[in-house]
This record gives sequence, structure tokens and C-alpha cells, in this order.
Amino acid sequence: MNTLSDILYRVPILAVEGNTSQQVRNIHIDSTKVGLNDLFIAIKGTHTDAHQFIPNAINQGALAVVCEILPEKRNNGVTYIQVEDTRLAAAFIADNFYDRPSTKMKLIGITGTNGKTTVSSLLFQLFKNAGFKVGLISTVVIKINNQDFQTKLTTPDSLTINKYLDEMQKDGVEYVFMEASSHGIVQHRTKALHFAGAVFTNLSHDHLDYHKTFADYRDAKKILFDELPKSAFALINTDDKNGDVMLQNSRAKKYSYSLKSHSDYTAKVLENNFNGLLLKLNDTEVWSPLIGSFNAYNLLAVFSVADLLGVDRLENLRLISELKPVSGRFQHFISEKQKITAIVDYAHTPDALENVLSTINAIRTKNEELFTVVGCGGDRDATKRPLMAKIAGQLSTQVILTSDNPRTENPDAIIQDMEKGIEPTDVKKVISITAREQAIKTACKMAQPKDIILVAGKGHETYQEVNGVRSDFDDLQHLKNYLNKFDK
Ligand SMILES: CC(=O)N[C@H]1[C@@H](OP(=O)(O)OP(=O)(O)OC[C@H]2O[C@@H](n3ccc(=O)[nH]c3=O)[C@H](O)[C@@H]2O)O[C@H](CO)[C@@H](O)[C@@H]1O[C@H](C)C(=O)N[C@@H](C)C(=O)N[C@H](CCC(=O)O)C(=O)O
Ligand SMILES: Nc1ncnc2c1ncn2[C@@H]1O[C@H](COP(=O)(O)OP(=O)(O)OP(=O)(O)O)[C@@H](O)[C@H]1O
Repeated sequence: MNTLSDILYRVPILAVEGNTSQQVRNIHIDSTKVGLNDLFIAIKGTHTDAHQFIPNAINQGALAVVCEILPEKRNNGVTYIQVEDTRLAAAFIADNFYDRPSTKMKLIGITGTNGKTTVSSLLFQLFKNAGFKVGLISTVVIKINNQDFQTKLTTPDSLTINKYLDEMQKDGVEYVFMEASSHGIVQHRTKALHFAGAVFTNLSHDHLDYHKTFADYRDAKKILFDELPKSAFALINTDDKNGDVMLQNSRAKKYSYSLKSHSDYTAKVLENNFNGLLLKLNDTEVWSPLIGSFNAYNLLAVFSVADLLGVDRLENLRLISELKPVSGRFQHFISEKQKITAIVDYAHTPDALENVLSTINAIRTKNEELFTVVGCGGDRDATKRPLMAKIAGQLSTQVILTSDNPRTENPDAIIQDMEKGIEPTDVKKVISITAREQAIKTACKMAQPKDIILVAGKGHETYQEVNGVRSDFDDLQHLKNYLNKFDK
């Protein structure tokens, strides 16, 4: 068991009041979970300042409290530790409490606007198929070898990350692939972790509600690379103009991948159709069932990481060709009679939507119409709404604007924000249907044989969130139901 002073190692402390030799049973950032002899870390959130819950935590048995502001009324027998930033302190405390689990395995962080889930999930698959014990921390799921755990955030809080890493280590996990979101990085969720490598996929317009400027958003991603140890590798997509910036202050060993120029790792797309991709990777032709040229980048990133982690090159190429598509990422099926191609994709940023639509347009023939069903989330970056609608209008033959997790916002108001982005020349091809199921049904009804329907935004998600309530909703299931019904 840890003493309080053990778990405060490396924490930048302003003041301590009380005994630090006591044994701490557990650590929490959520007061409701605190029990006897636990430590409570009070975080000043964007919505809630957890300092108000310090008395509750103490009533529930907390023996110590880490806070930014010392409460005026302090209890005898409780130890108070004042720090400047409780999120930062939480990261070190969690790392110490679980005895530095990230140093006992190879932890790879994957960051970038798009491709994090795909790259980390494909790496998990590849290393599992290669016979290693593996862990995954992603938006979709947390995995410890064959066990799956549900997750809410892309990058969980530092206590949760370290708890899972500890369990992974106990289960013999050798490699962990973890998504590092910009929110996670600036909120110190990934601080104090020992990374064996980091990957930068790309950077485009997203999350500007949170980071305010594009430069802040870029700098958030850069922190991951700035803080890598010398022994780690820093791998960037050099075709992205923000790639080189990531490496500027990094002490790690620097590598790049590219589809366009000379780099440490390169690939060429030889074929790209609804059956998959044919790539020239490392001078060898490799076929993959993954669809879309952007997946060439993801596969190249995966190949590069596996190579940097020492996987034999021939074995690596074989494993790459066996990788299966990731759930909700360009998942598709073709209806039996009408041969309508239905695609579900998680694209919920302007850049990702443009990528998916360009990918489909590069593959489809002129007489196959493209129907796009798309919405934008509520309580999130509103500046992307008109941009996404504009892209959908420009790159589809028919667009149905609809809802996608309106959360606490009025769904019609979100759609109106989107409509503002439609170019006058595209207005005729756009209709708005607030109910997502109705929007999907309409697309299935309107589509003619061999047409293509893209339902974008939700991907693997199986819910719709309205006013804080999540109800079941599965794009793929609705597409299957209605295409079956209308398949003549
Ligand atoms: C904007 C944002 O990042 N919010 C995160 C942040 O919330 P917050 O600062 O508002 O925290 P809060 O809800 O005010 O609570 C503050 C503290 O009070 C505590 N509390 C609260 C109530 C109580 O009774 N007792 C108590 O102790 C909470 O446990 C928390 O520690 O800290 C919380 C605890 O770590 C996170 O759960 C929360 O994620 C929310 C749910 C969220 O939606 N985050 C998204 C935006 C996010 O982080 N997304 C990125 C990926 C984005 C992408 O790439 O697509 C991600 O990594 O998931
Ligand atoms: N390398 C890439 N470049 C551009 N777009 C991509 C790339 N990889 C995936 N996409 C598009 O972005 C969508 C989201 O992919 P993915 O889930 O892998 O990204 P992500 O970074 O994890 O995003 P999020 O954090 O929002 O989950 C995909 O469905 C696809 O449309």
C-alpha cells in the first residue's frame, strides 16, 4: 500500500497541512466515489468546481484532500495538500499510486484530428495477430487482450488511464496503443505517462469551441511530442503541413511517413475501389480490404509503428494485409437486389467528411448518385456546422441534413446553422429532416439501383443524445432495415 508521501512524489506542492505518512486506500477525482481512507483530488472543471465537494469527501471517509484553494474550515485529522493545478497533480499521483505502469510496457500515443481510432485499433489488431499481449485505449472501447471495457472519453482522465494500465500490466500486456486527444493533453490526462512513441496523423479544423484558436489546438497536440523521452520515437505524417512543427522541440528519435515525398516510410496507392486498396508498401504490393485513400495513410502509419517497434518487415506486410476495417469507419454493405451501397462513417469534422466524400467520388461512376445524410452535434464547435453542410452540398448529388446528438441544443437551430453554409448552386439538392431515422428512411426510399448512401457522423455510436438522455440509435441497423424494406 502507498503512503501519502509516496504518492506525492514529483507533485509540485505549494503547502501541506497534516500527516503524510498515512496509508492511502484509493484515489479519486469524483467525490461521490470516495470511501474510507481515500484521497480526494478536487478539480476545478469547466462546469463544476469540485472544491465544493471537499466536505462530502471528508464525510465519506477521505483521509486527505488535494486542492488548489485550502478550505477556510479545515478538519482535524485530515491532511490538506495545496497545489497550483490539481489536474496536473492528479496525473503524477495516479502514476505513483499504480507504481508507474506505463514504464513497464511499451505505450504508444496516437494524436491528430482524424485517424486516431483507426490507427490505434489497427495497431492493436496487428500486434494481437502477431501473438503479443496488447492493450487499447480508444474512443470506441478499452481493451485488455480479449476483454472489452466501455469508455466515454477518447482519452480518459489520468486516474482511469493508470488504473487500466495497471490492470494491463498485471495481465502481461506488452504493447498499449492509446489515443491522445487534444482535450486530454491540455487537461494533463496524459502527463507523467512514459511513452515509447507517439504518432501524429494530421491536423484540421476541429474543437475550436474548446481551444479557441487553431494555433492553440496545434500546440495542444505538440505537447505530446515536446514531452517524449529521448528513448521514444516521434513519428509524423509529413504530408500534413503541421507535421514538422510537432517535432520542433522533441528530444525523441524523429521519423516521418508520406504518400507524396521522400520519407522514412512511404507508400503508393495502386488501386482504390469499393473492394479495398492496393498499396505499394516498402516496394511490395499489399492488398487491404480497407477502403479509401485516407486509409492508405492509416495503414502506412501502422506499418511504420510496427517497424519502429521491431516487427519483422515481411511479417509486418503480411499482418497489414490481414487487418480488418474498424467498426463505424467506412463500414459498408451492398443491398441484395438494388445493389445500393450503404456506408456508415464516423466523419464528424469538415475534413473527415470531405475525405470520405472525395473517397466515394473517386470510386463511384457518374450515373451512380451519392446521397449524404449528415448532422452536427449540439453543445460542440458550432463553426463547423456551415462548413460541413457546404462540403456535403458540393460533393454529393443529394443531401439530407439531420440531427446528430443535439444534446441540450434545439435540433432545428443546429440544422439552420448548417443550412447557412450551403452554396446557392447546391440549394436544390438539399433537404432537411430533423428526425435522423426519417432522414435515413428517406434516403433509402429515394435511392435508385446502384446508388450510394453515406450516413455520416455517428459511425460506431449506437445512441442519439437529446437533452442529456441517450436513446438507442444505430445508423447501420436503420440502413439495413429500410434498404431491405425498399429493395425491389
Ligand atoms: C470539456 C471537457 O473536456 N470536459 C471534461 C472535464 O469536465 P469538466 O472540467 O467540465 O469537469 P466537471 O464536470 O465540471 O467536473 C469537475 C470535477 O468535479 C468532480 N465532481 C463532480 C460532481 C460531483 O458530485 N463530485 C465531483 O467530485 C468531477 O469528477 C470532476 O473531477 O473533466 C471531466 C473529468 O475528467 C471530463 O469527464 C469532462 O469530459 C466531458 C464529459 C467531455 O465531453 N469531454 C469531451 C469534450 C472530451 O474530452 N473529448 C475528447 C476527445 C475529443 C475528440 O477528439 O473528439 C476526449 O478525450 O474524449
Ligand atoms: N488518416 C485520415 N485522414 C483523414 N481522414 C481520416 C483519416 N482516418 C480516418 N479518417 C476519417 O475520419 C473519421 C474518423 O476516423 P477515426 O475515428 O479514426 O479518427 P479519430 O481521430 O479517432 O477521431 P475522433 O477522435 O473524433 O474519434 C473516419 O471515419 C474517416 O472518415
